[in-house]
Amino acid sequence: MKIVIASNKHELGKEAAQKGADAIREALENQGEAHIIVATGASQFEMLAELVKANLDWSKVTGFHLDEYVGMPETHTASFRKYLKERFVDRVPIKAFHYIHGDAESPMDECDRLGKIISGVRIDVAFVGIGENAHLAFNDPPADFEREEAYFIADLDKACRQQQLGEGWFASLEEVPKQAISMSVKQILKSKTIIASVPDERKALAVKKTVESEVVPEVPATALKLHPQTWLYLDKASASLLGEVEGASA
Ligand SMILES: N[C@@H]1[C@@H](O)[C@H](O)[C@@H](COP(=O)(O)O)O[C@@H]1O
Repeated sequence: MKIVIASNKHELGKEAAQKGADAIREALENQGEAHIIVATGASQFEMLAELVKANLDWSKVTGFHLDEYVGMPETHTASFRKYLKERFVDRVPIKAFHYIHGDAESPMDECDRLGKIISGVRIDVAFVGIGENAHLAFNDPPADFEREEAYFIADLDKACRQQQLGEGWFASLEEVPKQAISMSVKQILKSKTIIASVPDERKALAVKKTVESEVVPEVPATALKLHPQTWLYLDKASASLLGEVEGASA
C-alpha cells in the first residue's frame, strides 16, 4: 500500500483525483474503455470535485456504485444515489453509471442484478473511502474477506449507524437504515488500481489501525494491503496518529 500524506484535504483531493485520472486515461489508451467504482461520503468531496475537471473521454467510461442504504429513496438527503448524481454523474458526460437501487422491491434481486452486470467486467479504478470503524463500503468489522458475491446485504450495527448519523445526513438515529447493499471486499480488490481518499482527524484512529495492524477482519480496510496497487491518500489530520511511515510522501 502506497501512502501519500497531503498538507490538507484540498491537496489530497487534487493528488488522488490526478492519480485516478491517470489510471483511467491509461485504461482508455490501452483498452478503449474504462470501468470505475465510485464511493460516497464526506471523504470523497474534494477528490470528486477535482476528478470531474479531468480532461478525459468520459463517453468511454462506465461507473459502478459502491454502496447504498436499503429502502432509501433517491430523493432523501442521505441517498448515495443523490450524492453521486449531484457530485459526479451529472457533471461528466459518462457513458453509463450502474446505480444501486436501495429502494428496489427485493434488495436480494438488486444484488443479483448488479452482480451479473459487474461479473466479468475489468474494473480499472476503484475510488473508495474508509469509515471511522475502518469499514470499506459497508463491510463492517468483522468483515468477510472471502465473500464471493459482488454485492450483498449488510446489517448495520449501532456503531456504524451512529457514525452515519454523526456525519449529518440524518436527523436522528432512528432514521438511519439498518441495512445497506454493499460491494464485497473481494469485488473491490478485483480493481486494477484502488484509490482510498481518507481526510480528516475523525479518521485518524481508523487510519492508524489500517496502516499498522495485520490484515484482519476486525479492521476491514486492512484488506487494501492485500492489493499491490492501493494508494492511500491522507491529509495531516488523518495521518496524525501514524508513527514514522516508510514510503510515505508528504
Ligand atoms: N459506507 C460509506 C462508504 O462508502 C464510505 O467510503 C465510508 C466513508 O464515509 P465518509 O467519507 O462519509 O466518512 O463510509 C460510508 O459510510
